[in-house]
Amino acid sequence: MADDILATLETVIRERRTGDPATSYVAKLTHRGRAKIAQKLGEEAVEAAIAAVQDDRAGLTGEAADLIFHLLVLLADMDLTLDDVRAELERREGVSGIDEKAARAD
Ligand SMILES: N=c1c2ncn([C@@H]3O[C@H](COP(=O)(O)OP(=O)(O)OP(=O)(O)O)[C@@H](O)[C@H]3O)c2ncn1[C@@H]1O[C@H](COP(=O)(O)O)[C@@H](O)[C@H]1O
Repeated sequence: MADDILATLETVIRERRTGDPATSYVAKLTHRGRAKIAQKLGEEAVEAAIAAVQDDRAGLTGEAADLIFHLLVLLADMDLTLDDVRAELERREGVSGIDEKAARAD
């Protein structure tokens, strides 16, 4: 179920990117440029963090949706897809974050 809405949203975002900024938020944000999309993503991340610190479960749910939506808009702007992200997560599967950090050169 969750996977379906993400795939659907990704398709809709790709379709709307070149739409009318007067009627589409995706088109409007895309038109404002990558730096603006990235700024929005950062703002939504901070709002999600604040909701969590405030123990606001409903708030975090809404902010998480905003965060994921804006991440998808940014990925589309970079011509990246959820499949690219899935591939990276699959590459990491089973590798402990503790072990990965210890193996880093820096
Ligand atoms: N999931 C979302 C979604 N989540 C959040 N938002 C919008 O993200 C915006 C964030 O609000 P803000 O006040 O932070 O942004 P802002 O008004 O640009 O503020 P400034 O940065 O200009 O100050 C709001 O307008 C929300 O409605 C979304 N807009 C669209 N979608 C999905 O994207 C689809 C396509 O949307 P359109 O491109 O608008 O047709 C929709 O059918 C939805 O499924």
